[in-house]
Amino acid sequence: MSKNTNKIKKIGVLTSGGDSPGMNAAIRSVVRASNYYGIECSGIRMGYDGLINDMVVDLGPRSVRNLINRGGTELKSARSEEFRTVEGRSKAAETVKKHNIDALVVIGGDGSFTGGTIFQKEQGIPFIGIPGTIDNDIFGTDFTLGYDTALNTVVDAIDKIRDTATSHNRVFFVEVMGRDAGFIALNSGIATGALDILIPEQKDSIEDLFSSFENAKQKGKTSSIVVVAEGEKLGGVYDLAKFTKMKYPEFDVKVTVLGHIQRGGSPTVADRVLASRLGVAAVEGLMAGKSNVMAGMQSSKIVFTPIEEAIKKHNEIDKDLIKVADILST
Ligand SMILES: Nc1ncnc2c1ncn2[C@@H]1O[C@H](COP(=O)(O)OP(=O)(O)O)[C@@H](O)[C@H]1O
Ligand SMILES: O=P(O)(O)OC[C@H]1O[C@](O)(COP(=O)(O)O)[C@@H](O)[C@@H]1O
Ligand SMILES: [Mg+2]
Repeated sequence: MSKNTNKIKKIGVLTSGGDSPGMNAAIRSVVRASNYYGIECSGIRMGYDGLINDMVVDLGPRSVRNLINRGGTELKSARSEEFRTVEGRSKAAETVKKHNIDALVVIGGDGSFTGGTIFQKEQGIPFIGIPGTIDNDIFGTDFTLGYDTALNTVVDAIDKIRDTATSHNRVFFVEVMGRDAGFIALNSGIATGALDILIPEQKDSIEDLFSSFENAKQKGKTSSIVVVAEGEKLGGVYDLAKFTKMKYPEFDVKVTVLGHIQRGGSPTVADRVLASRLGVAAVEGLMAGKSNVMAGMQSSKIVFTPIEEAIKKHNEIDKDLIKVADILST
């Protein structure tokens, strides 16, 4: 049994920034692990806005029943402009003191961690982050909460698009989420047999895209799917579709933007297990006196990464995956 060397009596948990499937499972894990170790737990609703406006609820082990399988976040999430100000954060600190909260678990992305670390430095309130975002763009963990679920949602949708693409000999541009990161695009593209995959991390040119189409024509392909990450630098899906149609008037070109369906749904096994492990790790980390770190999973082991590193560094796109995608699209 882990020791509560840091004498934590009460933990506050909140979800912040873009929601992702698995956040509920992480809340449940933090609450149940706290209870297991004899620590009280409070939920803060609406992210940092809830901390500023005293939206605090007591959470016991039974109050998180029926949560592990649900998408979204029961505590709700927010993007709080007020928390970006010193005044906002000092109001938030008053709430923390009023409820005798000793430490915070922040489930969110890089922005939420930036807020958490500033708060910790200004107000001395320990916190541990749990990476929750579908984009998988946080350093210090192989996977973020929601990424696996989002990938499965995307693959399910593109499989369906393939049916009509094949039936009508169409070219589909499918936009997936990833404001700055191509993890969803690259992996879903491989999993769905895309002709080409465009991601922000790679410098793509329209000529490269056209040469993919030329190759496809030569090889006798009759339909194609091109997966495009939202943050792709070459241009948005509508422009890409327009340029393609100008170059190949004979193509029946269609665009699908998958949008927010990628953010919802019941979390996959991988996300539920990840959330469960990271929730326990965050509670045990706080008990052991850790703060200003993110609990992540690397090679199936729990790893605590300094929050500054988690925010500033980036997981590199695996070049091998790009090669696999290139080889298999021939
Ligand atoms: N520099 C900052 N100072 C204080 N709070 C911040 C800062 N950056 C982000 N935050 C807080 O974290 C919230 C979530 O950040 P955001 O970037 O929207 O999402 P995510 O955590 O998913 O990356 C912001 O709305 C804000 O309240
Ligand atoms: O409509 P919203 O909430 O801005 O969400 C869109 C964003 O969600 C994301 O999938 C994840 O964003 P977060 O960093 O906030 O988790 C981005 O790729 C996308 O731009
Ligand atoms: Mg972010």
